[in-house]
Amino acid sequence: MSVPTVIVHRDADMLAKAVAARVITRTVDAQSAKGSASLVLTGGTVGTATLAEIAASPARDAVDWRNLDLWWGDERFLPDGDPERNETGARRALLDHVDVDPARVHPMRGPDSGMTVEESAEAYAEELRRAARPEDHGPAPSFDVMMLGMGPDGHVASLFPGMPALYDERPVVAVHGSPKPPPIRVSLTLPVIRNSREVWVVVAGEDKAGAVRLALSESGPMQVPAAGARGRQRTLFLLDRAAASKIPSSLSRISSP
Ligand SMILES: O=C1O[C@H](COP(=O)(O)O)[C@@H](O)[C@H](O)[C@H]1O
Repeated sequence: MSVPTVIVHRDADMLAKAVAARVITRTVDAQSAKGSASLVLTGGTVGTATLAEIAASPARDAVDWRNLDLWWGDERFLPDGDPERNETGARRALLDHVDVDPARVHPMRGPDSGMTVEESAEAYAEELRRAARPEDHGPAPSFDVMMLGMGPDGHVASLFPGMPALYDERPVVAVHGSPKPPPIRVSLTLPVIRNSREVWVVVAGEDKAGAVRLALSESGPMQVPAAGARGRQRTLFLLDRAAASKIPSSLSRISSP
């Protein structure tokens, strides 16, 4: 597992622009190396702002959108089109504006599918299993980039502090009683997150500065789930200055003064 690199941008707006540029570059690099790329999207404020910045960037046309697999790290268990769904935010911000292949966009199913949340988690696990190749060494693809937002409590995806899901070996779990509404969710688990080639934890805001410090410390994932979010080849903590305000300056690289 990789040791995190911390990169700090001036503010949330600059952070979203910089992460958007990174996503475009990383996707183009992966596509030129192997023909396609796989990205895991996150919901949340900066995650969705990043997708809007990708849509607004002239460089987005460098991406071969038809040869891109898009997955989600977590989803709120709500019907299709609900504004609280991470998928809805991603479609409005980006996916409705680029030529993605609908067969390669992989949303997690909600209650309108007729599934329970447990069945939705199992169906997603099955979809991941079908997409995994032998070289992924696991029940899910080894994604090129897994983007994760983080809450002030240190949660990533829908893995909240103290939840048994943090020890779950299955690739996808149903979450009941999320402390952040809505209470019912579907989430990838830490083994799948950690099998990604790159994990990018993208965080803005002073209210998250304490959790960022703990996520970069020796804390265990049970206390601070983001402390367990590490990629196989690379882990980036992409922060704005406010989110970085409680980490030692020796840890961070300032990218946009
Ligand atoms: O509920 C969620 O929260 C996190 C962080 O969201 P933010 O609005 O505080 O940035 C997000 O990463 C996750 O995907 C989402 O379901």
